Amino acid sequence: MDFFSYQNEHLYAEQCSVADLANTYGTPLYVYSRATIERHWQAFDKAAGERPHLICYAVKANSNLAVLNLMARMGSGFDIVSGGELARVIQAGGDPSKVVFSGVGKTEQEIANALEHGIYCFNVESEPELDRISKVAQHLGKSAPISLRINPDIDAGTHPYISTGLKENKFGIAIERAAEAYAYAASLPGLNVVGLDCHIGSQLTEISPFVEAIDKLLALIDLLAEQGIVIEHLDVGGGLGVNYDQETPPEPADYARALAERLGNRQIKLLFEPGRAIMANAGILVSKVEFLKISESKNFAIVDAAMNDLIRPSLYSAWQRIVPVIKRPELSSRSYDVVGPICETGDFLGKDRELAIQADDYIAVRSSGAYGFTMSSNYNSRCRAAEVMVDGEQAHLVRKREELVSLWAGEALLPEG
Ligand SMILES: Cc1ncc(COP(=O)(O)O)c(C=O)c1O
Ligand SMILES: N[C@@H](CCCC[NH3+])C(=O)O
Repeated sequence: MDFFSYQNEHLYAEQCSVADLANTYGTPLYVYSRATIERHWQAFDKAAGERPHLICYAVKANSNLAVLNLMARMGSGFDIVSGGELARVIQAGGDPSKVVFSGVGKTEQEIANALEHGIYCFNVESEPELDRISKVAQHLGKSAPISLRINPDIDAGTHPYISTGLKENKFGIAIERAAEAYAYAASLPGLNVVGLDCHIGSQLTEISPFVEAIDKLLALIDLLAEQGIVIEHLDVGGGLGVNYDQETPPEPADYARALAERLGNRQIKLLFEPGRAIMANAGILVSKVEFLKISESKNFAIVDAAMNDLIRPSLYSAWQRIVPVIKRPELSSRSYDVVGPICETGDFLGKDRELAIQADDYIAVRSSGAYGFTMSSNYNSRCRAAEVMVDGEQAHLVRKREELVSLWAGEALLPEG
């Protein structure tokens, strides 16, 4: 459930007219709904129930400071994958002691910084990374809490680029080698083994791959207990899908219930790392129609947002709903490829979309709150979009539109001659 809806043919974000927002702040414009973000986060928190748990919002989905700050106010933890994300969390008022640090390539500096800030846990993805964390922790005279990210070899049934739990993926440690890797971790100085982690992919629309994974991980936890290694928390990662088109992903409550059934009365703390499930449908990307290019073979709606603003359609052939910001019943609809101005054939936001629009109208790409702005770039020297967060009748600019000078900030000319 989200708080974007039509009132008298006008699209609203909560009580704000999206056309008014576009007129005020310009386009392309990301618009987020505070009420939707809070509702989705709380759905997870509630779903986890009485069992000790921590929701570690996956910062990569949307790392705007205002978004992170809302999470922090609700008591959220955070899943980070870089020193930059940790800095953002801290800048936004997040609590480092509720941070888990994932990712396959943590640098010594990132590890040291995370240790100095006293993060909750490192999700370690390989033996060489164990060596590195051990070395840095000893150097700092600290003990690093660690989980191993175990790859359970499960087909999450999702797009190959966003599936992470198969043997051939770069992530985690193969489950067959898990016991050995844990024994190694336990033998290293400066490490404190506390957890078990997995993340099998993103945009999962079925419960069964999660359940399959948890069954394998619980068997591993029992095996580790026999070796004297006690696992205090199980981090089940993110990955819960959302409705972009016809998908009917499980609700957080159904997902959590399925996990709880498998866990029975085990006393283990659960960590969740949702990103998309909280943010995707809490945001839209608003764009203006520049030109309609009509021909016998194909119609194009050329809009002012492009693959640099929202890369998911180009990168994954992802389908996101495109709707008019003001419906025009007086116009007849046509089928359009909705494309941006970038010089790439792959620069499209949607193909074969039936729309009743004319030049200068606004359109909105729905479900753009996750992996939208965070994956945007300056390709074709385009300034990145502004971001607005609505809260009831109020709108707050939470990121100014990028200015031209920032496009070459940090660049330098060669000396003359
Ligand atoms: C380790 C890790 N945790 C959490 C997430 C968040 O995933 P999602 O947005 O699918 O919930 C990701 C991204 O897929 C990830 O790589
Ligand atoms: N960025 C991807 C998902 C990958 C998640 C990162 N582990 C998307 O837009 O769907």
